[in-house]
Amino acid sequence: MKKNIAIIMGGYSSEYQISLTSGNVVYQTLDRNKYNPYRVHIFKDKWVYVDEDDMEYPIDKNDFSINVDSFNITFDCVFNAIHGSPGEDGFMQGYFELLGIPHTSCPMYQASVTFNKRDCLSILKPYGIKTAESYYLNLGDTVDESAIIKTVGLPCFVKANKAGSSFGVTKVHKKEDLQNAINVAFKEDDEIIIESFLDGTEVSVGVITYKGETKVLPITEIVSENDFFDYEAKYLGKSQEITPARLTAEEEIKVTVLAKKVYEILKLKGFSRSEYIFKDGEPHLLEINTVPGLTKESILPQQAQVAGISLAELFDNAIQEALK
Ligand SMILES: Nc1ncnc2c1ncn2[C@@H]1O[C@H](COP(=O)(O)OP(=O)(O)OP(=O)(O)O)[C@@H](O)[C@H]1O
Ligand SMILES: C[C@@H](N)C(=O)O
Ligand SMILES: [Mg+2]
Ligand SMILES: [Mg+2]
Repeated sequence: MKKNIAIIMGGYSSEYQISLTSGNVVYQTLDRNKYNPYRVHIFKDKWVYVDEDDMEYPIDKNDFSINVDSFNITFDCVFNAIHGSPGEDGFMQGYFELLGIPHTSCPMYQASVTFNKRDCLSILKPYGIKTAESYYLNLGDTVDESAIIKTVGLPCFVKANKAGSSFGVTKVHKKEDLQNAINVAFKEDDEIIIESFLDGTEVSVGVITYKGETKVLPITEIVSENDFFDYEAKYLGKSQEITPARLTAEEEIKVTVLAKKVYEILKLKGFSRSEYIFKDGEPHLLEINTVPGLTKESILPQQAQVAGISLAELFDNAIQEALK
């Protein structure tokens, strides 16, 4: 019997457009001999199945089913392609876990923790994992610019704590630009993390569960034409993504071992892409994405391809792991 797969995409954050692209790649790629894929849009004002003719059918939130031409359709598995809330921060995971519907991403707690940059880094620090110096702000806190600069120096990175695709991220070079960067970050989230500038080679490391084992994919080096790996560099071609990264053998081993350790400490499952910057020869962790971009240009699919894993195999494996 072919399995019914709901590919959830969209979401409530600024990343919804990227998610729709990722979700549609999954939709186009899944093997029709094995699966019946359904595109499901998750937006604040509607949860709907969208058919080939773009007709929309509401999702029954009681059991995540749909009714099409008087037939009730339920799903064997959910393929999660929502970047940001509610797909990457644990909400959808918790909902599907309560309903008993398998899904392709990591469990609820792991998603909540990893999507919160501050909490994720704090959990990992006692394991000896290196990070930037940081300063936290919540909406409504007094902004003490001198204290911030004393802690993190200049330039520094002002980032929304729970966001992605570089929305709400600014590199600040001058004290007078700090407040504006804080305002930009608060547009994405009510929490901010301000970090010291890690000046070095940036790499992105895909770690996935593949055929029952934790697998580190070939590492990607990020070379941005812009000041950092911002939205334009990511999605509008203003960067080079070099896989495998031009690392020394020692650097490659260090970051491979570290990325696998992070995946295992946090008990992650499914896809992940963690990011590191080398400083004084040591990889410093920036953040972890548990619903990484899945467009053809995205990093994780490129890494899989270099590892000899086609997109169809990558997605098929994710579903098979979820169904175990
Ligand atoms: N402390 C730092 N030092 C140097 N560069 C940084 C630092 N923090 C962030 N950056 C730069 O900003 C980019 C975006 O930051 P980050 O990865 O934390 O945000 P994101 O929005 O979660 O990204 P993603 O699209 O990967 O989800 C990084 O890829 C890196 O180029
Ligand atoms: C989609 C984006 N947050 C990524 O990590 O690829
Ligand atoms: Mg991210
Ligand atoms: Mg990132």
